Amino acid sequence: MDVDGGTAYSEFVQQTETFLRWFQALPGATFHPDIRIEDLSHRNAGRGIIATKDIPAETVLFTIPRSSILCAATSSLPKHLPSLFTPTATNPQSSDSEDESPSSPSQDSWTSLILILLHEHLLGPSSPWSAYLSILPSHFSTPMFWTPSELLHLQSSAIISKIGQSSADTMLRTKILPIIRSHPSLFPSSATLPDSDLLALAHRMGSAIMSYAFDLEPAPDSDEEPEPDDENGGWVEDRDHLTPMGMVPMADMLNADAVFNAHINHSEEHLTATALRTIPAGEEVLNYYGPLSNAELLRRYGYVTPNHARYDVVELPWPLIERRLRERFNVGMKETQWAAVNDALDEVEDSFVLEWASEEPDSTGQQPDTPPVFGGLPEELDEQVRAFLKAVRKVNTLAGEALEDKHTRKEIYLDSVLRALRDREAEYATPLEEDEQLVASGAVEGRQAMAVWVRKGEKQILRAAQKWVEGVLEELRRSDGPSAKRRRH
Ligand SMILES: C[S@@+](CC[C@H](N)C(=O)[O-])C[C@H]1O[C@@H](n2cnc3c(N)ncnc32)[C@H](O)[C@@H]1O
Repeated sequence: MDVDGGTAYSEFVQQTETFLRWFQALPGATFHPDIRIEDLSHRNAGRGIIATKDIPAETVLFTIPRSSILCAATSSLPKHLPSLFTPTATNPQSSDSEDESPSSPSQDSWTSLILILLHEHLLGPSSPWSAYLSILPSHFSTPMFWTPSELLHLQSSAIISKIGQSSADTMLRTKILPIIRSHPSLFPSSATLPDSDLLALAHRMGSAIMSYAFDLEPAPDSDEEPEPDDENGGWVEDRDHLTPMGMVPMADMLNADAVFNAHINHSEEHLTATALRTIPAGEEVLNYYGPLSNAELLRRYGYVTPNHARYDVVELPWPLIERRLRERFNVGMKETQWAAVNDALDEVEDSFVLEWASEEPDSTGQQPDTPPVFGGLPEELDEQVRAFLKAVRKVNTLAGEALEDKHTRKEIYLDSVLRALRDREAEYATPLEEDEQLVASGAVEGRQAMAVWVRKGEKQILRAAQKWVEGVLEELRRSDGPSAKRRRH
């Protein structure tokens, strides 16, 4: 992330101080004297919060009053445009409406928050959140903002197809710009901005939401404390586009990792950041975004970390497996028969996700010492290949005879998957060893380094999966199954 977007250092520090003063003046806010907001831009981490003295476990690090959360319940925008904001537990519909577009469709949680952020941002110093908004980044390192040559470093990662630049563009053009254009007084100075500038500003707000906003659950209506593992204490990470979202000043000053030491808890009136274990002086206070792969971390937040590599995944597309399966029966199989095989398959999964067998961090935010292992192929892949082979048996009596043997079926399955795994690895432009060398030598930096981490993680799973399949195949071929006996005759 480029937090200051080129802002001079002194301005960066000044903005931090203004934000902290604003935060501490909020009724009900607290900020522990032994923590400090620090400039971590030298390691591309923007601002972060550091312990200045040893902090005991369970210390409350800071308290955020719910009234300071920027969301549909607190911004003035929904009061002016109530028909656009679906009433929810946290957003009771206002009756003093000045809405001039009663027929406008209501917005989802993303577009609502984009409009709110644009409204508050364009209000400038008259927004109650201006000190907070001024420290939000204006530039992002998410792949949406990468150049085509930077994207090439991601090679064949499936992340490329998930960036969604053009769908975001379409959404902003169709759902955001028309509302701003028809209510210029609610978005001060927007009338002077051409569509291209307004679109860029809306993209910036969308990206800030992606990497800063929390999914906002209704406040608990009893004084019961949420369970510690209750989906981040009621602030869930699943972006389902329906849960209301909010920007939570100070909670979003925390950087995050898969080894972490703090947690955000919620109660009816406020949110609190609490130390999960002793945080030694000088250590960064870290939150947790969930068991995300580095690819997903990069897509949503614009960074990667070695600790997230244990949650890496790689996609194995079905066409690669199907091609290798077909090769086993090509002799004597006509296209019409293949069409019949396809028709016989009910629902075909397009691709299968391979991952490490990895545990979640413990309740103090720590990971097991042991490296993750590859635990096996996904059950759904096994089922889809079984259904495929069953269909082949039906349409091809010659192949059908051999396929009656369970051993043969398993061998065909594993051998085809192994070849598909090799094919998938070959789709990447460089070998795994080269990426490992690049990371170890520190020869790459910035976006290229992040891309190398992503593709290296994916190739490592492909390698581990190949090794795993080779082991099972070897075992199978060694075993004295019925097919082995038949082959000897
Ligand atoms: C919620 S904000 C955290 C505060 C942020 N550093 C700032 O200066 O405003 C999330 C963003 O911080 C950065 N970030 C969070 N954790 C990080 C980490 N472990 N390493 C590098 N950057 C990190 C990423 O740019 C991410 O999109």
